[in-house]
Amino acid sequence: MATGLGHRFPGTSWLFSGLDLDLRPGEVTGLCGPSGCGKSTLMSVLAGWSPPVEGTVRSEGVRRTGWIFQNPHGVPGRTALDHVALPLLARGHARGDAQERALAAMADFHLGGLASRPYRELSGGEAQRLMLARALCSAPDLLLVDEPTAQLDLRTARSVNASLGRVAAEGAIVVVATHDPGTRRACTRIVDLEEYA
Ligand SMILES: Nc1ncnc2c1ncn2[C@@H]1O[C@H](COP(=O)(O)OP(=O)(O)OP(=O)(O)O)[C@@H](O)[C@H]1O
Repeated sequence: MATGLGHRFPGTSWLFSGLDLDLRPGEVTGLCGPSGCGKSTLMSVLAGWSPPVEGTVRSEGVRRTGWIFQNPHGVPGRTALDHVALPLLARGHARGDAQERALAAMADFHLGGLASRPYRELSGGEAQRLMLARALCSAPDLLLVDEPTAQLDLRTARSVNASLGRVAAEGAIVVVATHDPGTRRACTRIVDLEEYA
């Protein structure tokens, strides 16, 4: 999917260079390396948001890209269920069907009891899991996830890590930036950006 990638910002040294990535549907690729080494930057290059300074990203087969941020943002007054059902409604599902699918995805992430809660009342971990439930319903071809367990307790982190594989099993290419050994274990492969510095 990416060949000879290299990126730097004007006036700074290379963050990474000579990076080849063969990303496949069904796999979870973990991006590791110290803070500031360029994990988020690489994800933004893979998403097509920032053109790489060197190399090419081929995105055939990637029609829908999802991004889950480290501190997810939702619409404060809309319910948790609205957030998960919206992408289904946007894809043409009838309201009842969209809500049923959204509730099933939320139950998978232990969010079943929070369906009618406004987003502003969710904890950080609940919001993170809500975004993963939404990603599952959005059926992205490429899902980029930035440090999903950074603010979660161990039990919730385990369920989030397991769910990365579930999104991949639905046919997505999943790329996750992480410092968490638990998330590393959930990955099909690890790319250590320090090796490309
Ligand atoms: N638009 C920009 N202009 C200049 N420098 C930038 C820009 N965006 C990021 N950087 C710098 O590029 C480096 C890599 O940032 P990036 O966010 O990709 O690192 P990271 O590996 O994801 O870090 P962390 O683990 O802390 O999230 C950092 O030194 C950052 O300050």
